[in-house]
Amino acid sequence: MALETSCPEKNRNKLGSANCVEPSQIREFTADIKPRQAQAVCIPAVHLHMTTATMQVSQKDFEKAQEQLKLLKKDPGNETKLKLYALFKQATEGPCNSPKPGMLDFVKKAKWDAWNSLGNLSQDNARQKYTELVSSLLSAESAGQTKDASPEESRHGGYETIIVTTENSITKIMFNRPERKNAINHQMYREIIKALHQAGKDDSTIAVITGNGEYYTSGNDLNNFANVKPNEMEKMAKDGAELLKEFVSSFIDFPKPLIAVVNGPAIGISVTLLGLCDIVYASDRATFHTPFSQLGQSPEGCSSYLFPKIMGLAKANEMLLFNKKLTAAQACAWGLVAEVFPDGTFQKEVWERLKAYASLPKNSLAVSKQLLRSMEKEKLHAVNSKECEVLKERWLSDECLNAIVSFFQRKSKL
Ligand SMILES: CCC/C=C/C(=O)SCCNC(=O)CCNC(=O)[C@H](O)C(C)(C)COP(=O)([O-])OP(=O)([O-])OC[C@H]1O[C@@H](n2cnc3c(N)ncnc32)[C@H](O)[C@@H]1OP(=O)([O-])[O-]
Repeated sequence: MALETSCPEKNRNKLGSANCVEPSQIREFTADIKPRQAQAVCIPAVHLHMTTATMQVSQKDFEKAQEQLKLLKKDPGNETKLKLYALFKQATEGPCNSPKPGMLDFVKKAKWDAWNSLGNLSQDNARQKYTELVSSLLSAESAGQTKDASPEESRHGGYETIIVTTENSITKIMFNRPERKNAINHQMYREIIKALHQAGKDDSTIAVITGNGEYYTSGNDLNNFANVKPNEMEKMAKDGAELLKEFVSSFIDFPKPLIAVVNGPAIGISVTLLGLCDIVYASDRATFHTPFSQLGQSPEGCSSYLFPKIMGLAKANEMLLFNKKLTAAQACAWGLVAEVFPDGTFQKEVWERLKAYASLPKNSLAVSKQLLRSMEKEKLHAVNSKECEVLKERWLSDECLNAIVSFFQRKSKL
């Protein structure tokens, strides 16, 4: 049963109300939709051969991944454990057919929900995703351990979705949901607000924001819109707008130099926030995409004001109205990025440079940064408020809800 995005009336009937998207409804619609990889019907023979080979490797890797998982030293958190559970069940038993546990059996229900949310994902695909997830957890942990070995670095506790460390007078805030392409869920928004607040007061000279793994971040986690009951849509929009306003404000008010180290593709709010960073460095693998109209939404992060100033109105319009995705080289030519580095040497070159910057006099850097920001601060807060007001309305629109349903149906991906 496919939901046609071009027909709001039809959607209204199927969803009960056009202004609500419940996960159960999304699952109902996605139940007979094939996983993304299986959607291409016209695959040349050579690719089919390669796909089969990949799947054989996946089966072997799947068994190895189960063993490797036991080597994890740190608890990956409940969200990841549920994901692992669901993928394992899907890989070994196929789609969830067991009866839904009662509302009060919270643990069983959470597990059932996670498994059931995979719909008809094939067992091969589930094995593949399970293997990739274990591998990303192990590499994140080993990256953490390498860092732990550095006597000068201290890791800040109390965060689950980001990693916050301080070393060489640099506080690094790293998006850390690599298995979700670092999508920003509500918890991550709150943790970043807290981390920026603390970094503004700690002993570091500069702060850096970056991503763990292949992506910088894929932007707002679309699941932020999914677990909402029909009568809670307005509250979701109101709370979401308030959280977003506070989140963006914490960038506007950040008192020290804030540098974005864009390690890979950046989408949505992670791109618009770059205008509020003091320098942006990018790997040549990075891309910059603000697909707001494609998602039925509107610009945030003060981009409606800052992007035209940074790149000129015509180019800002191409990005913010017409979803133009920029390469790192284009983003640099358009003034959003200060410098692009080859991916192979990106981390080494950037961190060497940042280490040198962080050895400059701390107070001088802070007052200069605040001076530069003070000229615009009031205006930026006003723009932020206005953008959040507009988004609050957008989140209740059919255009936005249809785009989100479409993503969960696996019909659309950027
Ligand atoms: C708040 C203010 C307004 C906000 C503005 C914005 O930021 S607008 C911008 C909003 N952003 C978007 O619209 C981006 C939507 N995302 C995409 O279009 C694609 O995921 C991709 C192109 C980023 C990567 O494609 P790929 O084929 O390389 O990888 P993959 O797709 O297999 O991803 C692995 C897993 O991560 C999941 N996941 C990833 N990102 C998100 C997300 N943002 N949300 C939820 N989930 C997300 C994905 O579903 C999958 O889960 P599964 O199936 O394993 O359960």
